[in-house]
Amino acid sequence: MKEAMHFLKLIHSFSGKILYINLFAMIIISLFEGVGIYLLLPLINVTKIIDIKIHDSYLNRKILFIFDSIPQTIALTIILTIFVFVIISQSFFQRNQTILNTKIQQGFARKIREETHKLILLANWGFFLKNRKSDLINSMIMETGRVSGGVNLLLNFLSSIVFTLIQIGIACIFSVKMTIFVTTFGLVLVFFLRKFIKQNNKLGKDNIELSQTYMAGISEHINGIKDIKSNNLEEKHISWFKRLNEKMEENVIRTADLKTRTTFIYKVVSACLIGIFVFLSIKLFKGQSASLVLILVIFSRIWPRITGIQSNLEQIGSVLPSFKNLLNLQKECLEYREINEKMIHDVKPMEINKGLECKNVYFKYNIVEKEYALSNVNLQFPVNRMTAIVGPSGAGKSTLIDLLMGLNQPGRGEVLIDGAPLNNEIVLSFRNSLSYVPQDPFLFNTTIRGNLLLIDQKASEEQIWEALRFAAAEDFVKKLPSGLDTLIGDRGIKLSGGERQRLVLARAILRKPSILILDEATSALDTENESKIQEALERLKGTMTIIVIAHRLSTIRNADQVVVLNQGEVIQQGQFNQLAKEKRGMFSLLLKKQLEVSG
Ligand SMILES: Nc1ncnc2c1ncn2[C@@H]1O[C@H](COP(=O)(O)OP(=O)(O)OP(=O)(O)O)[C@@H](O)[C@H]1O
Repeated sequence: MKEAMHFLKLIHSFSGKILYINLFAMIIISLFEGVGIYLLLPLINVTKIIDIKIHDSYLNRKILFIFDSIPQTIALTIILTIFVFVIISQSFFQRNQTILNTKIQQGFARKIREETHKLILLANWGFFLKNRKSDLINSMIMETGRVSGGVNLLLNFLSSIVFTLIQIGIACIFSVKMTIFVTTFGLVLVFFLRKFIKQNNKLGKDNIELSQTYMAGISEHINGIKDIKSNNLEEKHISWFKRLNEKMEENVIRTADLKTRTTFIYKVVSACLIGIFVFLSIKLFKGQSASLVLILVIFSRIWPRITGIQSNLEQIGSVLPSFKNLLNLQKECLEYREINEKMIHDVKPMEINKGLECKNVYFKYNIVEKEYALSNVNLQFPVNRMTAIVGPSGAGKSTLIDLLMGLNQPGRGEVLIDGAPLNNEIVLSFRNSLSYVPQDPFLFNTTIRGNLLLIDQKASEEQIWEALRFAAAEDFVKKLPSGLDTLIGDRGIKLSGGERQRLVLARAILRKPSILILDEATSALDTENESKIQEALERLKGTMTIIVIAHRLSTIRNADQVVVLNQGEVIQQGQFNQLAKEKRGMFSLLLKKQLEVSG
């Protein structure tokens, strides 16, 4: 209930006065509809198909007697003209109200999508470590879709309430007793069938879980298709997918079962009630034709409305979990917020004069865990010097880089830029002054030029080729049939791993950063291209701060300092040759192993 109110409040705050115009239109439509249907009574009366004698009724005294004093043809013309006018007006309002409804629904859907998307992008790295990517995609696609459908349901629900109230009011003019009777039965039924709303709510929650699992499964299967194929895992994944689909199908059938069950109950009750009323009115109250017509008219008007309210409530019940899911996601994004919207505009790169420093840095991914991913790290990264970070797998090299980029914050200790703490206020301009090339380079599904210009829209043709030359990518780009305008496919799939790495490197250089961070950035390159990049880095030395994570130790021979990490701790630090001489140190061990492997 709380969520339903929140949902309504949000729609209200978003749509403002359009919501009231919408409600007003609903009232008018309902009035026209009521008048249109009840015009049948004077019509029947005038044509004398049935002799309607509504004794003592307000309507008879006020309206029907008017037609008694007018000749039949004129009365008929007047009634039919009113009838046509009413139907045309109702259709006119109905059309405009439907457009208004769509505007409210689409506007709200757009707002909730944009808001959630923005909050996700402004969240910090911890948020992305905590949440599955596929769950976020599911929320952005499936849940926003359901919520947008929910807006429609809520508007329908409001309109059902308004329509019902007006229909009840009009029906009261004919017979208060009969109207109270029908309405009371309807409300009693809504009360007893409220458990179905809860069941729908539960089905809605199951639906979210199933759709999250579906989204996660699909993205894993598509992303891991190479592994699946090369390891003969098709059968396993196909049967997993089949089981999941069976569950989803079951859920949809259960929803339909629930929905039709309530409709069935309403129909049964309505048939029984009509039977009982007609019987009582004929046998006990010696009812006349007018009572029978009234029973049928009032029933046909009010009962579907009450059924509509119940059905709306059930459907809203199944949509509310999606709304809650989005609200929780937005709340979580706010808890993990890194930057606000104002900060992302016109970010100027920061000038770094002395360098970066890690001071007594401790970090762990999970607070409840005992083990630290990094502990007591004290390091200096002097400006315009090259620092290489090495160590066995899992030593904490990437974790250290994430901390240096301000993606994660140390649990204890500080990361300092020119002696000042790296906090949210400076993090954007700091990141604007660095370029990062990750292990698995990401490229957008556009042209090579498009991917490069993403970093610097204003880069000239000459600057682009210079960056490509630096990254040893000039030759292969020139050989492509469309050169810079070649489309490289989803995540750059049409390129080899090494080509992708070289393009991302070129993109990083195009920014002319003051800090260049390479995380295994040359791991997919052959020796020839790697040595070209080595030479280029050599040329860059002294002009920017370079931090390199490298497994191939031959590539860091010329680094100004080498940092050796093991199990999250700095165990050695110094120049390449100096560390290589420390025979018992981890560095010479790593060197020895690599020499053995390369034979
Ligand atoms: N998102 C995460 N959640 C929990 N633990 C993590 C996460 N990422 C890394 N770790 C853990 O932190 C430790 C350091 O990982 P990190 O990725 O920094 O190592 P690395 O030295 O870069 O390894 P590699 O050379 O294999 O890339 C490892 O024990 C790893 O299991």
